[in-house]
Amino acid sequence: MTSVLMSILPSKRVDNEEDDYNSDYSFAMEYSGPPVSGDIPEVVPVDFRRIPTAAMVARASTFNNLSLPVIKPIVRSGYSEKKLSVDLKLGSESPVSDVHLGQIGGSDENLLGNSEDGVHREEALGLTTGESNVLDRGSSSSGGLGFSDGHADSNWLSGSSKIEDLDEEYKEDLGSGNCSNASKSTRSGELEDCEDEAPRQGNRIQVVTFRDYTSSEAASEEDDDGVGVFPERPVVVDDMRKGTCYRCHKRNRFGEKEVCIVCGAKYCSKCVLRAMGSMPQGRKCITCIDFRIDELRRGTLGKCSRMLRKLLTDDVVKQIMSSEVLCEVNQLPPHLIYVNDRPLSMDELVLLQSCPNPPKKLKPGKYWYDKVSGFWGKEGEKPCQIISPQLAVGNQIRQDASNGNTNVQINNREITKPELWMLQAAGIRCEGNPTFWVTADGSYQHEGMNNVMGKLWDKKIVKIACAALSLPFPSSTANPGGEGVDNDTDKINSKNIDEETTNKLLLVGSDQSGTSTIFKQAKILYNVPFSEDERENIKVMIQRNLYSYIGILLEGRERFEQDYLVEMRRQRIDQPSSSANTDQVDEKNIYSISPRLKGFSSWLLQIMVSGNLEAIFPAATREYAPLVEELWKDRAFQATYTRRNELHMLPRVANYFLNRGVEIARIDYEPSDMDILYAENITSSNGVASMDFSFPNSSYRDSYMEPAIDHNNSLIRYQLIRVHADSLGENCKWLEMFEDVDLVMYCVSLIDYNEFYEDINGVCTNKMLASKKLFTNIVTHPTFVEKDFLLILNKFDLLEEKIEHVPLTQCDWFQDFNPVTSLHPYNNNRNNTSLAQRAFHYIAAKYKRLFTSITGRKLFVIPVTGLEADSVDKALQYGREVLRWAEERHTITMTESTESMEPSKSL
Ligand SMILES: Nc1nc2c(ncn2[C@@H]2O[C@H](COP(=O)(O)OP(=O)(O)OP(=O)(O)O)[C@@H](O)[C@H]2O)c(=O)[nH]1
Ligand SMILES: [Mg+2]
Repeated sequence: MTSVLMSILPSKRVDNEEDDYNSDYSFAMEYSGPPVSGDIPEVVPVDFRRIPTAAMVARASTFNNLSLPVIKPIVRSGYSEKKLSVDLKLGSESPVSDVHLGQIGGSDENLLGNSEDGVHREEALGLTTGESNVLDRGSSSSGGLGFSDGHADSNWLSGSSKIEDLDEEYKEDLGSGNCSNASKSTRSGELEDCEDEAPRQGNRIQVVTFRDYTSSEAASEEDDDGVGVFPERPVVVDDMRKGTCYRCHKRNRFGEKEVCIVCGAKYCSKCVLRAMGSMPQGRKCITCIDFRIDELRRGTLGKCSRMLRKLLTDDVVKQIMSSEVLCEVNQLPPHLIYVNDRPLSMDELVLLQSCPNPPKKLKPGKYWYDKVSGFWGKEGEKPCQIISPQLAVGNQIRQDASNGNTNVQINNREITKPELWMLQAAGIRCEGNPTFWVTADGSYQHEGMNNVMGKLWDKKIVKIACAALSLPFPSSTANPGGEGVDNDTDKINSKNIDEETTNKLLLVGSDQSGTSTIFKQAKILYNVPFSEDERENIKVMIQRNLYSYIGILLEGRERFEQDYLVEMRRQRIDQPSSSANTDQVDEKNIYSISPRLKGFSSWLLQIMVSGNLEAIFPAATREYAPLVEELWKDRAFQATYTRRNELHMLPRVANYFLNRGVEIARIDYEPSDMDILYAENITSSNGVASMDFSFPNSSYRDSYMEPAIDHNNSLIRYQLIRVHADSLGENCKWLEMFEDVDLVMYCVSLIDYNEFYEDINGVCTNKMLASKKLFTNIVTHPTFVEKDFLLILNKFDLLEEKIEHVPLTQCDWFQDFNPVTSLHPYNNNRNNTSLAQRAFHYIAAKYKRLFTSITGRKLFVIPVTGLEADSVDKALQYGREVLRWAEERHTITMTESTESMEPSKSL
């Protein structure tokens, strides 16, 4: 109306803002009609200066390092924050009333006419105008007004076919703008809900209470920079039953719910739009608008639920999500982030978030920051990240910042145990309370010595140790300034970044149980490539192993030759008539080799005895490859090879490599995946290896898998850490390093039951009993008391062979194994269960009983053949299931104790 009149009336030049305000026009015209019967309504003139206006405030947004100007409203004089608070409070009792307020947009009369509660007409006018910029600060109302403003209408409600999904009564309201009940306000100032809400007022259990937000508080919450601080979230007193909508109170446990990112109230699809309005700040109840979000829900910002997608058009959803992420009130409040004991200013927060390596998933809380090395962690905890160094944020770091108790310091901070272990893994001596100086590129030196001792990040072992210990590791050391570290693409490091979403599996077992075979098999299975370096090392190791197998054969050859000669001499003595003399016997000796090969043989055996085989590689390959070939063609060597089963020193796997000895000995040999799998001794020297992987979606082959519920499967990351028992130290003391693993997979070799090893004192111990002892030590270790265990009974293929010849009862622990035998060796009872399977079940039961007697919990068990890919795949998938069950147990417990904190399934 105003604009129409303005366009008709002669224009008046506006020179400045002041003039603008004064550029009044009279809309009154002389009445010349018939006399009126009733009172003429009085028109109260609108004072434009009292309507809130927007101004540009040059303030860098803290989100995503963007420097976006934020529209910040200037609260007009006389407009009371207290009043806003009261409005919110009222709204909290019946959020839907705000929606109805919104629906009357344009119907000023209703509002103005009922403003007995003291709402200024101007305010009411302002509210119904629905100008989002104007109402930004006071948007407790604008949320509700979303339905009425032209923008919202045209964009999504009127234009959306999805409106069909809303309940009938709601559509009616929207269509007619019916607000008779909504616009009713009582003397006490309480806005009553629409008639359909009447019954729920009585039984409404949900109470949302708000802090009394006064103007003085508002003023005091202005920080140094003059940046307004948004109020804390309302407290939800939640005694609602699970699955109940907070608005209609209807219960549907499995129905999707949308959750308010501020108070956590959950709404069903029929109520969500009423409860949340046009969502100018994202998914918040109307009454929660302008309140800070619940920090626990920060991770869900901008992640739209399926419910909203169904209800709204894509464009609207996009707009809501973008507001949710970008609006000022939803940004991290700098004063809630403490760095080295000091709350950040806005400038510091911007600096922190815009540096090349900012802290990931920053939440309000207390952090420590080592400016020299870039180490960053939560107060009282080990470092969780390496961020850009030398940022001017926070105070100086405190010595006890990470609550370390190791007497070892890095850059004036006493480091934690995992960090000490990492230094020790790197071979750095830490005796005598040393204080180190570590720079961002990993250079370390004793404080005050000016003598760089090495670079931490250059050591491969440090990378593995960091992965195993959940310590941060920079992905690139190229930049001497330390920039560019901590890259998401680094597989090991991604674990540290996303620790909350990666499941850690610890694979441990006694000597020769098969842990490294299973680890390698997993790498091949889940396409975790061996790096160039690794392949080169593996090649050298395979060739070295080959020479050691050849050495064992050559040693055997010497023995066979001597036996042969002794036999020949004995025959000659027994048969003196024989014409053959000793020399002739020697010549016919099938185990004799040429002097050249003999020289090679003596040299190799000598090297092996002295333990220097490692030192001659890879040079030996170039030198001796032709000799290996020659040896292979040699008759005596072949004769020895055919008797290789008599050589107990020769491992079973040697066959695999010896069969291709000539090829493997060549310089240009490239190990295949199979070669790597079969190769011995190729895991890292300190016995710890780690890999990140995820299960491919197609990896469902077993009845216990439920593909339908695991569509996000490939997104879930796993970390498999293999540790050699020897690396666990005395009484498994290093197990502490693995305190955050989710599942312990303990590996036992099923054929250990009749095998023994001799310790340094010459005492023989049954390997199965030794494995049982190690298992007990691990299960009873304080770090692992609550952990789930999966027992991997490995080498099932070998058990099938051995059990036919060697009874299980050879092991003292298995004395009562007494299977019912049948005539057929592989069909040992009515259930068609083989002897090996029965033995497996028996051993599994033994371990289960042991585990339950210690922990009172259930042990999961699976038979495995480490050399078979399917079998290992199955075992790891079973591990995943165990984790899932554990998670479900945990969720049920959590739900029972505190339902309010549980995020909606729709998120
Ligand atoms: N036939 C067969 N051999 C296996 C199986 N699992 C492992 N092996 C072999 O058993 C030997 C020991 O396996 P590893 O994987 O090296 O055992 P480990 O647990 O790493 O033991 P350490 O080498 O002492 O660290 C290797 O020669 C493997 O090839 C299996 O399921 N079947
Ligand atoms: Mg091994």
